[in-house]
Amino acid sequence: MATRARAARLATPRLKENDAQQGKRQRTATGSAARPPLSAASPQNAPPPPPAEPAFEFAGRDDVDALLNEKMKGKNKMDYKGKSEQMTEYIKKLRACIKWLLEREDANLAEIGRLNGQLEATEKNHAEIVASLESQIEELTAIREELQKQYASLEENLKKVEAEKMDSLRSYKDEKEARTAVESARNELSDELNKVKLEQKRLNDQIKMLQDTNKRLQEYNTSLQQYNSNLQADATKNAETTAKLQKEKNTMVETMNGLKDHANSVKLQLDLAKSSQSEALRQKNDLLKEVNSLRAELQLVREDRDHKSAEIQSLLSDLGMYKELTGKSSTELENIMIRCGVLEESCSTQSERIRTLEIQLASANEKLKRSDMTTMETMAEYENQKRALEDLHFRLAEAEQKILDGENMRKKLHNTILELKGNIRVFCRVRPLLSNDSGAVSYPKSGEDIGRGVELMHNAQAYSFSFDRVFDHSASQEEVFTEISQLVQSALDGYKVCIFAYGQTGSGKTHTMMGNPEIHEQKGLIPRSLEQIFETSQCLVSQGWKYKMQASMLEIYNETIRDLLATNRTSIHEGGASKYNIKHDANGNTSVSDLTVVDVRSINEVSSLLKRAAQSRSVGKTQMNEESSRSHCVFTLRIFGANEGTDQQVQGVLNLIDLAGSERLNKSGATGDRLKETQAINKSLSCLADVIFSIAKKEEHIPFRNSKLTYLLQPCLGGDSKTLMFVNLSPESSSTGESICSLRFAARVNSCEIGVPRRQTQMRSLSQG
Ligand SMILES: Nc1ncnc2c1ncn2[C@@H]1O[C@H](COP(=O)(O)OP(=O)(O)OP(=O)(O)O)[C@@H](O)[C@H]1O
Repeated sequence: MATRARAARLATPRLKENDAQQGKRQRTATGSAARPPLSAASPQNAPPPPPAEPAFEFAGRDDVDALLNEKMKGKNKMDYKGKSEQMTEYIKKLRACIKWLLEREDANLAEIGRLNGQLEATEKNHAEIVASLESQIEELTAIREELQKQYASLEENLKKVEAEKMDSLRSYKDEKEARTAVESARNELSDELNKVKLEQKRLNDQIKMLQDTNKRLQEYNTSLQQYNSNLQADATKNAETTAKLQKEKNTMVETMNGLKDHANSVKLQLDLAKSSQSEALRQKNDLLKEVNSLRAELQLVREDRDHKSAEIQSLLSDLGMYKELTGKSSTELENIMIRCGVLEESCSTQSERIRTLEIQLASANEKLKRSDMTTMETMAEYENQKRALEDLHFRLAEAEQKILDGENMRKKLHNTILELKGNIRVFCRVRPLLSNDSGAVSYPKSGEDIGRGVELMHNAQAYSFSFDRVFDHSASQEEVFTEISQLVQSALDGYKVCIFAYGQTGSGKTHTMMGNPEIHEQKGLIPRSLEQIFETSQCLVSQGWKYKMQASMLEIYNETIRDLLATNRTSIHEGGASKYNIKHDANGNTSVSDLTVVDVRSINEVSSLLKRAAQSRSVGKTQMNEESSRSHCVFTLRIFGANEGTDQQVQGVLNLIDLAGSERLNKSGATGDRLKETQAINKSLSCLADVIFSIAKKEEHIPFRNSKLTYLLQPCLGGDSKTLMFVNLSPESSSTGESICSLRFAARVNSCEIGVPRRQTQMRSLSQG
């Protein structure tokens, strides 16, 4: 009904307009000039009427009102004729008016019919528009509801994402803390690892040292066995001890091998743990990177979502506006629908992306967990290794103790043997051929003299000699040192030790005693002995021993002593009568007045001393050797040891002597000063021989004072020292005469019994008292 009334309201102004237009049309069609005025009927102005009825035109209601108000006027009251004509005219007008009114009514009716049709059509159209708008409104309401739902779900998602974000932040914080903890644990682990490495290095060094000791033990054991074969009388007792030692040594070797294997396996495990730890850390870093990138992506998605939310908001406000302006075109609605579709699509993409991100985050967390577990495993493994290492330490300490016991046993045995034997030991060393000479020296290939025998061919005659040990031309400096290392060790134990090299010029005495201290392989006995003494004294610190060492070095040239360590050059060569007097005290300790004695604390200090001394040595040329030593060179190291734990004190001496070359005068071709030198050398060497043979014969008077060399070495040769002589040989056939002389002298020395070596040791309280 309301719609209809509105349609009627809308239709009324249009009808009036039509009416007005109709009237206008009629007026335009007739024209005011063409239309006769109502007064045209007046007979005075009008031409005589045509026979036909005059046409009256009505323009509208005014004309009709004018007609109805028209009054009959006659010339007078009685002018009926005029009145009747006027009346007739009036009736005609009335008829025309009625006709016009009828026509007008028909037209109005037709117009009303048309208008009613139009109204109905308009109403129908209006109803259709209203229905479509209603359906559109319903649709929009549904869309709005749907959008509201989506908005609610988006809001929910947003809350979820926010909550997840908070969770992620929390987990990131936790993770950061865990990472810091893991990093600090890792740092601790690496510190521990470094410590373990250092410890392992130390242990390896110890193992190496133990191996060296063991090797020396082994080699020494071989030599002991050789000795044992010579000592038939004590064979049973020594064999038992040696067997025991051998057994202990085998146990030690086994323990050491086990320890070595264990150390290797621990090292391997450590390497593995280290690599797995670094792998875990690398994985963790990757994961952290991944998590960071996921977070960045999440942030982007969130921003995108926020942007979309803002868009939805603006769309909703658009929708509100749209609702107000329902008359707006449906294309806008379509656009909105399209945008809604796009929005939905983007929402679903975002949801998908969020899901993917969630999956990635979950997998990242899983990986992180795994990496944490790996770290835990590494820690557990590290703990195991630490325990294994501690166990190893314990076993090593046990092994060290065993070795120490074995070492003590060996010392005892060694000294027992030497005491039983009581003679000077002699080693022979043959240097390599230096010319194209075929050589005159050979060695027994079988029998008990292998390694101990040497044979020379001279004037088609074979000369055989055997010594405690024979080194052929191929023997290295290290091999030679290994054989004498135990003797050097005795100096630390408080013995007087004397090692000297005897032989003709150029036979390799200096090479054997000094060698080239700068090149490891060519180092001779002096630098190697000092290295060993310093190393061993360091090791003995753990057993409470503290050592003080003093070195001196002199040469005896033409029966004159020269101080090789003097810093003042003139004092080296000016040996006045009062200078360099040799004195022996009641304890058999020797001192040389004014001789430079240097406290040495490290091998480096000794090396520089050796260099200084080498530069000071008298070197002269002979026909036999380009750089022939024309003097006896005596290096002396005094060792003072004190054990705070046991209050024991020891005092050992190590004398290392490079004798001047022994050569017969006719062979050396010496004249003048060189002849004097050679004579002095030969004299002192024959004095040495005299002393040794006198001791061997147990003569009452031993001619120590016949030469500076023998007087200097009196405490060492007198019986309570351990003495070793190297007889050096030149293998050339041209040297066989000299070689046989040297070998004969050495053989005589070897057969001499000079006494029993005594250890110089005392308790602190005694010495203090
Ligand atoms: N075992 C060896 N291996 C290699 N070369 C050696 C060996 N022994 C000696 N020589 C070399 O032989 C030469 C002579 O040696 P060295 O100077 O040691 O003899 P020496 O007996 O000390 O002589 P001198 O009595 O005249 O001083 C040197 O060049 C040395 O390098």
